Amino acid sequence: MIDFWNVSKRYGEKLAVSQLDLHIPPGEVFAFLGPNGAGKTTTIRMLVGLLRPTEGRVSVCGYDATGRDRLAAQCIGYVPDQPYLYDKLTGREFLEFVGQLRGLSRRELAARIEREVARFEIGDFLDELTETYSHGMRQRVVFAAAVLHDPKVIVLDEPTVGLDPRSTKLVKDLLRERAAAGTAVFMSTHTLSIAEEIADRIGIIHHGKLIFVGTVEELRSARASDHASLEEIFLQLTAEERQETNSFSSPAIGTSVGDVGMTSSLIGNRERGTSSQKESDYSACEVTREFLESSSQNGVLATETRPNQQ
Ligand SMILES: Nc1ncnc2c1ncn2[C@@H]1O[C@H](COP(=O)(O)OP(=O)(O)OP(=O)(O)O)[C@@H](O)[C@H]1O
Repeated sequence: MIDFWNVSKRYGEKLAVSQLDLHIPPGEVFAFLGPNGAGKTTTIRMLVGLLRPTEGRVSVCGYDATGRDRLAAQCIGYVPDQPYLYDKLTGREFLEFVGQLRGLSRRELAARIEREVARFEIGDFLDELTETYSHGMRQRVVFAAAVLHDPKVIVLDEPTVGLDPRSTKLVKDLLRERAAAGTAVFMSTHTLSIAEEIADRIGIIHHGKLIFVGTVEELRSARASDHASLEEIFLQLTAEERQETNSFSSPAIGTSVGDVGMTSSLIGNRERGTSSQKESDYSACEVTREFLESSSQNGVLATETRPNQQ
């Protein structure tokens, strides 16, 4: 359902993701773990078609994700790391807008919105302008928008940051429920307890290299650490990799680690911009809008439906 075929991504001389070969079947919850700067967001942005790999191929639901194929984007529900909503719309207007882009009929859309209102308990504030929402309220509406069209793949970048325990539980339940119905879930997280609780498999990326993929039990037995927590093993593993990388002798990481730091040659490597800004400096607004544009029925937001932005 989600396939990375030998995917690498460079930003100038910086190798952010190296030869990633990873396959997620339908119905699996996959948690993508790694320290800061490991390559998680870069991987996710390639998966949702916002970044093009330097090498390799990414496919989603059998469609090419790297060529901004509209059918690939249509089969994805994406929750970026920053929950962006159009400030001058109410939450309901935002959901209606997204539902229209997804091609839902008026009747379907009304029913789906009610379904998500009940699931995410957003009815109390849905008719207020989103500029008045707290982070958690925004996040819940963004979740509702992402699953409105019953996507076959759900991609989430740090989904539970800023959510209260009840909302976190709603999200965990949603992901397990969707997976049981055959949806593939790809989620990056630093919250290892959540990964341990809901993921069928985990992947650990470090310095752009996938250093482990499998179940938490497989990780424990590979490390002969039957009673260690995922957190303990994760910290050990990434600390070992750091030492080995520093001494230039890591067999797990190999010789292709391009961790040479950022240089001014990165200037001009931003794919969809003209400035020397980092790609990751895209505002959440741009990321969300770009994704919605690429997945809309017409490939672009129709002028008449584009909300007024501030
Ligand atoms: N536009 C860019 N230009 C240059 N380097 C970049 C750019 N975007 C990311 N990087 C670098 O690529 C590497 C991977 O970054 P990425 O954002 O994918 O990591 P991450 O695992 O999501 O980190 P975090 O957990 O901190 O969000 C980092 O070394 C980062 O500095």
